[in-house]
Amino acid sequence: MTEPLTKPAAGSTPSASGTAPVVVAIDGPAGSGKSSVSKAAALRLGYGFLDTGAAYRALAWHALAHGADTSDATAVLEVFGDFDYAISLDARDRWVRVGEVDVTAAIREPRVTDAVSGVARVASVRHAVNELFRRLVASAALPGVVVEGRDITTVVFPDAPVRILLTAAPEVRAARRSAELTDHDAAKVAAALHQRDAADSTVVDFLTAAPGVEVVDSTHLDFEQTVDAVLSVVDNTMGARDGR
Ligand SMILES: Nc1ncnc2c1ncn2[C@@H]1O[C@H](COP(=O)(O)OP(=O)(O)O)[C@@H](O)[C@H]1O
Ligand SMILES: Nc1ccn([C@@H]2O[C@H](COP(=O)(O)OP(=O)(O)O)[C@@H](O)[C@H]2O)c(=O)n1
Repeated sequence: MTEPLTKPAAGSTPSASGTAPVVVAIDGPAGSGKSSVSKAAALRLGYGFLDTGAAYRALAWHALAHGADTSDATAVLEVFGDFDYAISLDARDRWVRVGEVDVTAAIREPRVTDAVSGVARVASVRHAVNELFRRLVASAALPGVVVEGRDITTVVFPDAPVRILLTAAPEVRAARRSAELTDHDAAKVAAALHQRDAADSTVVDFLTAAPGVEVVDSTHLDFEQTVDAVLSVVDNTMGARDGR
C-alpha cells in the first residue's frame, strides 16, 4: 500500500467492496498516545493505520539529508520537489520510505524531531500531503483506516464518522516520551516536546476539540484502558450511525 507523493493517483486501486473505507480520525499533541493507541485500535478493528506525522518527519529527514535549512520555507519547498514518499497502511507491518531508503527508524531520531515543525509550517507542503493522505485512504482495500495526526479531525477528514481528540496532561506526555528515549536527559526531552507543541500549535489547534469531536483524556488511564476508551467511542458513534 504505497503511493509516491509526487505522482498522481494513477496506480491506486479502489477498495475491494467498492465503498470508501470508514475513517477513524484521531488528533492530539505529542506524547498523547496517538500513534501507539491508534495502531492498537486499528489492529482490534481490523482496520489500516495511517500515521500522518511520518510524512512530515520523512520530509524533515529528506531536507536534512540535502543539507537544507528546515526553518527556511523556500529551502523546504525546493527539496519537496523530489520528495518520493511511501508508507504502509498495514498496522502489522509498518514502514516508511523515501525513494529506496527505509527511514522507519531514522525519522524518530531527535535531530529529525527537532526539525519537523519547520517543514510542517509550510502551507503548500501541508496542502500536498493532505491530498496524499486522502488518496491513500480512498484507495485502500480495507474496511476502515485509523488516521492520526494534528489536524485530521479538523482539516484532513472533517467529515469522518468518528473523530477523537486524544489528550493527556503535559507532564504525563513528557514522562511517556522520555521513558521511550532512555538514553536522553528527561528534562531535555520534556523541554523539546513542549517547544514542539508550542511551534505546532501556531499552525493547527490540536489542544481544543472542534465541535463534534470526542475527547479521550488518557492522563489517568493506562495503555489498554486508553485503547478501550477509543474503541468505545468508535462503537458508540458507529452504533448510533447504524441505528444500533
Ligand atoms: N495511556 C497510556 N498510558 C501509558 N503509556 C502510554 C499511554 N498511551 C501511550 N503510552 C506510551 O506513551 C508513549 C508515547 O505514545 P505515542 O503513541 O508515541 O504518542 P504520540 O504518537 O501521540 O506522540 C509510547 O511509549 C506509548 O506506548
Ligand atoms: N497531521 C499532522 C501530523 C504531524 N504534523 C507535524 O509532524 C510532527 C511529527 O508528528 P508526530 O505525530 O510524529 O509527532 P508525535 O506527536 O508523535 O511526537 C509534528 O510535530 C507536527 O509538526 C502536522 O503538522 N500535522
